[in-house]
Amino acid sequence: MCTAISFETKDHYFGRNLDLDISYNEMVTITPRNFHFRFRKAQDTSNHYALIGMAAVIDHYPLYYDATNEKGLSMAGLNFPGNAHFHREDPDKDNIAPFEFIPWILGQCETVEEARMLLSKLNLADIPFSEQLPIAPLHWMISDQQQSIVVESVKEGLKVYDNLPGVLANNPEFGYHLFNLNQYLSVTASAPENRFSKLLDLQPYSLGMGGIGLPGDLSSTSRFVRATFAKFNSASGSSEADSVGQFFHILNSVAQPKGLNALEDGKFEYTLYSSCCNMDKGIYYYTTYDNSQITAVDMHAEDLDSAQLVSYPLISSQQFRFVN
Ligand SMILES: C[C@H](CCC(=O)NCCS(=O)(=O)O)[C@H]1CC[C@H]2[C@@H]3CC[C@@H]4C[C@H](O)CC[C@]4(C)[C@H]3C[C@H](O)[C@]12C
Repeated sequence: MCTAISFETKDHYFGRNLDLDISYNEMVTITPRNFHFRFRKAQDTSNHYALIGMAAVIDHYPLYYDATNEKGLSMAGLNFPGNAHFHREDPDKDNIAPFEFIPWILGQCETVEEARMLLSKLNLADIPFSEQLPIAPLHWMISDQQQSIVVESVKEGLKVYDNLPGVLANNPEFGYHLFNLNQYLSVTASAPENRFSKLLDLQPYSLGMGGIGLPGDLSSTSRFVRATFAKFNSASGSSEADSVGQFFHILNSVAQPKGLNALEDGKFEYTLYSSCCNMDKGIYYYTTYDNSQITAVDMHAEDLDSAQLVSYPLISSQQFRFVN
């Protein structure tokens, strides 16, 4: 499972938890403007916006899980098994493979509005990266500094949803998650009032009771509700340290500790990494399951006019700060 959010203080932030039991050796990867992007069914390009994000680089191709471009436009792919459906090539559309979708949008668009224009003539085609890497059943959140949308390619075609919460989790289809928020109408960050009965003397006996009813489990629908509640009630300072810190606290409220989400064959799904990208500054912050210290990579510290990918392996062992 995964959860993605957008977040605003003085600057704008975009990031996600990646929950999985295996890693593909992903690294923080910067794609500079002149890197040659080959598209299977569309025009190649060596002149596009620069990208920073998490990617598995295979055969010199950055397979992005999530990324932000130099204008701040950001995208994340999250699992959508059973519902994701990619279509046969359509001669009247731009045919883009699911693994090309992030470079295709972020390479060309500055805003969500520009992305919507490309989406109106897009067909996500059922083209795998390779035999070893079949199509991943994903859906995507796309955000700029003003708004978010969700893109789901399903049997009926490509669906684009406005995403007012600025949150995405996994199954089922996005419309369900939006409607499901109505269920939690009465949940509050403040102390609850006695609306049960005036005839009974009922009082809160502890702080935090306004949140009773929020789902505490790790299912996709519950994580969506919890992340939305955390994001909308969150009180953050506006400095970079406050904002990035708060962003990770929100993601932590839906993170998965090892062991609590069991798969068959004795494996567990857990939060491999959490990311938070400052969309305005192009700085990608992350923590990993085994390293809670925040590591940062700044895209503007690289030569963005080059043609070579730059990848930083994840620092994934705990950095203890001894004081004696
Ligand atoms: C598994 C992850 C989603 C995590 C998630 O949502 N877990 C919820 C589980 S549950 O739904 O709750 O049960 C997704 C997110 C992005 C994906 C990569 C995208 C590039 C590339 C595309 C190729 O085609 C296949 C290999 C490839 C490296 C992909 C591997 C894998 O698919 C990645 C990591």
